[in-house]
Amino acid sequence: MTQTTVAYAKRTLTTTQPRCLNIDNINPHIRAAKYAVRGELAVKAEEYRQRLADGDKSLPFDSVIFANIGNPQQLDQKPITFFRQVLSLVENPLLLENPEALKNSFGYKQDVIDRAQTLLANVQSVGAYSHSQGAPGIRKSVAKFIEERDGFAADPQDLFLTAGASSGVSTLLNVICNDSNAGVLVPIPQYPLYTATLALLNAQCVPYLLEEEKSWGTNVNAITQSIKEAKAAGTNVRAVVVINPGNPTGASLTADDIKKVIDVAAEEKLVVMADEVYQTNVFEGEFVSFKKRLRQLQKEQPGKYDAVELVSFHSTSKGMVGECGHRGGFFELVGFDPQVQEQIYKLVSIGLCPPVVAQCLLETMVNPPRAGDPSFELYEKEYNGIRDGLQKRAFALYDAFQRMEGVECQKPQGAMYLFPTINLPNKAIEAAQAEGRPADEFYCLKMLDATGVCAVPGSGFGQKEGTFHFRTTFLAPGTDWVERIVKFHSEFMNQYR
Ligand SMILES: Cc1ncc(COP(=O)(O)O)c(C=O)c1O
Repeated sequence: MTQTTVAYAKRTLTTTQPRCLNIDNINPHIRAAKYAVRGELAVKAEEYRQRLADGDKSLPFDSVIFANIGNPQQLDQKPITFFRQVLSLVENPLLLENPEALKNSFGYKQDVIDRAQTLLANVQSVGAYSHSQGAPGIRKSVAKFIEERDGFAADPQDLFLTAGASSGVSTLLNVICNDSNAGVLVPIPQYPLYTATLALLNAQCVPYLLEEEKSWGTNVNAITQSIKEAKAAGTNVRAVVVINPGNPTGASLTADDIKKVIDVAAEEKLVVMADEVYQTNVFEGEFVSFKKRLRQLQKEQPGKYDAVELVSFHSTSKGMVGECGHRGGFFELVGFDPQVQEQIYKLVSIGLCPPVVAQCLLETMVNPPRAGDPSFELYEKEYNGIRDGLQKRAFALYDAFQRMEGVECQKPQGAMYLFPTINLPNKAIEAAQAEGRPADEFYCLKMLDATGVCAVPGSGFGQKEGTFHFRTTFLAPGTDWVERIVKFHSEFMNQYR
């Protein structure tokens, strides 16, 4: 069954009269697209959640844990106070007429009030459309953030604010994929936004395998080999996607790894799409942006890297912000032909503008309270609390995986996920085959049915032939759900041994 029919399985037509649209005559590329993180398992998990809410006592668990998607505030994460206080004022500027009440009754600090006033001066009203690239004053703040992060200037004209990183990725893939032979290199395993969007565009996904045995590292030889094979098959390889830190793997690229990818891009004339939405979710080493590395290389070897085209994506959804429901983000273009950039502008202008409240949120993310500001102390406490909590949970989950028979997991490095290998017994693989499912999907369904924990099978992200994985976030609070997985796993192994 496809994901769509599962999601709507309970609904049937009320009349048999033929419709203009039926499942066989809609855009076939929509039917072809797959997006496992919101697929069959997530739909079933939501049904279980509803049954529990309705008082159903027949299930073997008393809560559903949505470990299928990096959605921090659906679980435990509280929004950061400074962000929400500012947003409350831009949404309802009438409150600004009584600053004393805001301060004395609600604990708002003067910097919150000042920020809301500055943002309103920039956007006029959050109910008004903004510039299609995003409000110019907010883009200036983003440019300053990039400059502070990288040590190299950014131009607000090269910044496009977006409704989450997803819409930016879709914009760029729409521009890059000029016909059905156009190919984009995508890491495997990958966040399925890329394969799904390429399917929608009827373009070619050119997979390159990450190296699990080397902590899910990016091997440039795998990229060049994939380019060779794709070219031989007639594909016009136009771009390379790098997710850094990785989803689902959590792996971070070193400055040297990044250089190797940029070298290939320069040699092969590929656009680099750097998905950097997890740039602050890093446990080991430090995040190096593609933009920074590219500028360093351009400085070190004048001329060689001048024509590299780079687009980097960032978001308000991840990190310690976790405001994915607000749909904020941006992308930065580097080295693009101005005429192409004009067309990108036209494309985004067809959608008018990114959500204006999300633009304000983005501004607070890139320009948070600094030491000495009235809101700084609380902001820092909340930010660090979220960061430390995520790290603690990541390692607690990793420790649990170490205890599970036949499960191998790389040490947590970043992002919001663990992606262990599961060495499944042959009997389990045969039972899955009998149901017409990949074995890891079979395993995840059994896990959901037994524990209420919703994970995503590795087949939803792509994986090396013959290997099985699953991905869970480590966002859920407490350890009870982790113990549920451990117990389920042991029973599953005993059943199929
Ligand atoms: C690697 C990666 N890129 C992009 C996105 C999309 O994020 P956004 O909410 O900003 O659209 C996600 C979401 O999980 C992601 O994991």
